[in-house]
Amino acid sequence: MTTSIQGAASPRHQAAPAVLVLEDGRTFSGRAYGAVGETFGEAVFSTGMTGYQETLTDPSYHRQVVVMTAPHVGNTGVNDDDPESGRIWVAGYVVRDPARVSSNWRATRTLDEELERQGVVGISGIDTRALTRHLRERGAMRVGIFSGDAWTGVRAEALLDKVKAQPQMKGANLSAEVATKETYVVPAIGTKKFTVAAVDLGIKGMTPHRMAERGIEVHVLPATATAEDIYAVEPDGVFFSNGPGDPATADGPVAVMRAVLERRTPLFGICFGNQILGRALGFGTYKLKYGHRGINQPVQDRTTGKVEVTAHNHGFAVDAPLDKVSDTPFGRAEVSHVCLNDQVVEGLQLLDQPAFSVQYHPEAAAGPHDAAYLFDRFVSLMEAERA
Ligand SMILES: NC(=O)CC[C@H](N)C(=O)O
Repeated sequence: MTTSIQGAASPRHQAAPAVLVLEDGRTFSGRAYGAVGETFGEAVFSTGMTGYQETLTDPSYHRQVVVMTAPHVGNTGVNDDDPESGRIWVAGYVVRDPARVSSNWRATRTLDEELERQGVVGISGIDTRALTRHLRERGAMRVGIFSGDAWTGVRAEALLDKVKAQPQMKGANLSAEVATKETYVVPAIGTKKFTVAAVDLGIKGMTPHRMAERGIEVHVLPATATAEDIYAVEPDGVFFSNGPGDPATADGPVAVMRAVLERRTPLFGICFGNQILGRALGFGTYKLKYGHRGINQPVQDRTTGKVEVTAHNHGFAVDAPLDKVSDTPFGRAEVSHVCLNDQVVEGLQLLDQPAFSVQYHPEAAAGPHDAAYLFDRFVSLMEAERA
């Protein structure tokens, strides 16, 4: 008797040869995965064992080639419910052992097909553990993936030259490339209690949804929004989103955030938004060696002492003192959250006005929901302002 397997077999598991070339000259040979061709970006690794659709469609991954440390990827195929934006943003995708069959009641297609449909060049069948250890030791670096005509007959030195000709992530100003061009409104679910102006620097879809669930009507504004645009929606609170690129380049959003802080409007920032708050307060930002990406990062909320397991995707961090309250142009500020793996700043809080931010992802898409309380904290700030 034969057993039938639900789902579609990937047609491409015997795909063409492909090669991954790191800027320091190390190479890995594998097979084409997704689209055939060439692609470039910053090589980074994610330790998430689930949630690949959310990872692929997170705009913060723009211009990054994501290496999955989980060895087996694609098992649940692709559905239309889980994406965090309207397209895949990763510049390239690296997996060890793609699922040959996808099986899930929500799946409408395989991951391989979806990558190909969206023109995302990937590579499979390489030793992702060795690659991850290399990136951990040498740091995130530029990379190219080549398959098909992009590789056949091309000299290795020529491929390396192409990789080295690519722009670095340090100094990259990318928010405007991924953010909405037009303002749109995410309505409150149930009774509307508050209006929030959310500056889109690369926002994930789950973020306004988490606010809408709490009775917030969210006006999502382009990355280039001015303080006038923000106050035109008469917001009870202002939000600055996650986003790709180097926060050191985000002078525009930093100036806009300072205008919001001047007016003492309740303010919340996530990830890039945390880095912008850091800069608005006068702290610096710096590039981490290889960053935090995954859904299992331990963070301590120093205001309560509680430890939460959280979703991360950041390559830069705020340089603020952990052991003292800082005086800033907007009053006293402190580091509210810290990563327990490496003591990196994971949150900031003002003590004299209603403003705070975190470096990680309380919207949890994908990821554990331990940090959902932060959206409630934002609501409390707006309630207190109204009282
Ligand atoms: N997810 C994010 O907002 C990332 C912020 C910034 N681009 C970084 O890599 O640190």
